[in-house]
Amino acid sequence: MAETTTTRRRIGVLGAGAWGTAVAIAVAARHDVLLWGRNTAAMDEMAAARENTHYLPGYPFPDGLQVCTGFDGAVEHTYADGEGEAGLLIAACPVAGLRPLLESLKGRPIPNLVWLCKGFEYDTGLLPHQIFQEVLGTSIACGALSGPSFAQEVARGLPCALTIASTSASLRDCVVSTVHGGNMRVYSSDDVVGVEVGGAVKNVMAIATGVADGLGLGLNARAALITRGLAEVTRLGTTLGGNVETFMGLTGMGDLILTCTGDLSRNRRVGLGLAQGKALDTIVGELGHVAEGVPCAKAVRELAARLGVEMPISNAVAAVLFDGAQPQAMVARILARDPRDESMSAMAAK
Ligand SMILES: NC(=O)c1ccc[n+]([C@@H]2O[C@H](COP(=O)([O-])OP(=O)(O)OC[C@H]3O[C@@H](n4cnc5c(N)ncnc54)[C@H](O)[C@@H]3O)[C@@H](O)[C@H]2O)c1
Ligand SMILES: O=P(O)(O)OC[C@H](O)CO
Repeated sequence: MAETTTTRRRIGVLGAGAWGTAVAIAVAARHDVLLWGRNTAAMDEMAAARENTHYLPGYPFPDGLQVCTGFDGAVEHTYADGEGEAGLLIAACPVAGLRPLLESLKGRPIPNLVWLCKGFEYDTGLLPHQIFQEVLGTSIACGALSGPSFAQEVARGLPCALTIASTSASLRDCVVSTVHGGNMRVYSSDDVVGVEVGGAVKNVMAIATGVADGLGLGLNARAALITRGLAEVTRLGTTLGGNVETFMGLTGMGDLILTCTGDLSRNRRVGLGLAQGKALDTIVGELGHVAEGVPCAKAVRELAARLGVEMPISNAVAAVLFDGAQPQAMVARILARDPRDESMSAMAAK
């Protein structure tokens, strides 16, 4: 197990949206952090205001956080020098930005890297670790940092527990020894597939729960949706090679509960908007942030069809988002399904 006394490290956060900024604020209490974003004018503004007024207003930057407009500088900041060990690169963009971001890292030394995004790639249906392998291969120590975590609460320093998933023990130790501490707990897992599938599909379930709550279907319906949503996450995740236990943990049930019930969730708010009859474009425009459940619903529908995994709630969300189906009709369709066995073996089976 990793030593959890903090070694001061140099951290480069690549991506300055809500989550990248919150993580940068959280770790800057104990480390030297450079926060890089691709919009130079916005970064200059952030440097002057010492706050991300666009994506995370109201959370002033601590002294350990410096804003950076040079991509090279943020990456090289994490390189080991004569005095210290290698630092940590944090890819903090949405899934759609991960491939281009990693392409920019090609040919450079990368000491340790984690990504924070949750979803399947829209066009390919790939998980983030598969995108990483396609672009940068398998020899770099890397992993997914995931779990129930709203940016605003992390930026406020409220307690939070995350999981670092990696097949590299040294990367897991690096992330635990860097991020764990204070009000942040970091657990370890070597089940990268399980952790990533949990983080991806919960976003689709949060849209479904937002729809149900927006239609006024009640708390019983909400609990049923979350529980049967967990069954869907588990079925897809185990089919893809994840461990069934992972879906009972922070990145499975934990993140599902948070995102389905917390009004800070962008995905839940998409569902609430759909229930009000708003067009998807309008909802996404009003949100001003990424809602990963939207592209993910399409990727999940295609993946589940290809693999023969039964995912009625995900399919209903995709039908509302992309086929013009009415939310009420989808609820009726789910309720009309034949009864099922609820045993664990049935949950983890296709
Ligand atoms: N916000 C949260 O509470 C939270 C918590 C945990 C995980 N996440 C996940 O983190 C990811 C990012 O979410 P967010 O909340 O920061 O989104 P956001 O909408 O607040 O910001 C997205 C940021 O990514 C940047 N970006 C997009 N493509 C990029 C690219 N190719 N290179 C560099 N930057 C790029 C945008 O410019 C923007 O600054 C998502 O996958 C989300 O599911 C978010
Ligand atoms: O706001 P959401 O719906 O993208 O959820 C944010 C985090 O993933 C919650 O863990």
